[in-house]
Amino acid sequence: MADKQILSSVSYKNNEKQILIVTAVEAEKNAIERGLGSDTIYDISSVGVGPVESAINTVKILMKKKYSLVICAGIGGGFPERAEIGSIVLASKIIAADLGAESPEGFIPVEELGFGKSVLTPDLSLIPSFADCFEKAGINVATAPILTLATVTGTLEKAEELSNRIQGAGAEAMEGFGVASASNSFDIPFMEFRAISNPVGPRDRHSWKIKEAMQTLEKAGTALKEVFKQ
Ligand SMILES: O=C(O)c1cccc(C(=O)CC[C@H]2O[C@@H](n3cnc4c(=O)[nH]cnc43)[C@H](O)[C@@H]2O)c1
Repeated sequence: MADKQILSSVSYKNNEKQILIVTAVEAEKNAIERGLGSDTIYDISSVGVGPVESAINTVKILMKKKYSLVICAGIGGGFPERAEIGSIVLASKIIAADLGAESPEGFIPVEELGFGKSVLTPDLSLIPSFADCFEKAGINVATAPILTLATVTGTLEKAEELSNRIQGAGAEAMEGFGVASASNSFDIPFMEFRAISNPVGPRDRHSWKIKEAMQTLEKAGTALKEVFKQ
């Protein structure tokens, strides 16, 4: 189907809201809701921090209502030279970057261990429309792999290891793979976008610009109203 048909098919049916947005925390949910306003085709819920909590709570929501699209959204860390503070990264891949085994030769992803997969592919047909609407809202957008980690990167060595191992990695966060796995288990298309709040690298609380990232999430909320009108 053409993008427009896909877009229209995921927008809503019989005026029932068919698109679920999930964030980790209430502050992210509130920021997006401020942009969305009241007249919206989206349901939005906070599902907790980290891959496990977010997966469990997304499953609980999807058990109650069949959505046509799940969007994982929130703040995230940007890889230097790929995603600056205040921009948005749209996921081209959602990668559980710490799902595997350490070894003297380097990290071994779970696929190579023969125990499953660590890469999920979002609904790529939606990316052009989301990117276009975000850019029209004045947000710089990059489309790149978004990493899911259970631990926030806090050293230059770790940041470089991730960036060297996963070519083109744009951002890291803690919920995307959990939410995508939950959606996938219900055969529901999914995607992830992150408003960049901090550089991925040495832990430096002062480098976190959470307020700016929340402002980007609010702008994104406003832009989301336009995505399915095209
Ligand atoms: O280490 C700290 O002092 C600290 C201060 C504020 C927030 C944190 C978090 O761990 C927030 C995790 C939360 O935000 C997302 N997020 C944002 N940036 C990153 C990142 O660079 N790497 C991983 N997750 C990030 C994440 O999705 C969580 O929901 C720590």
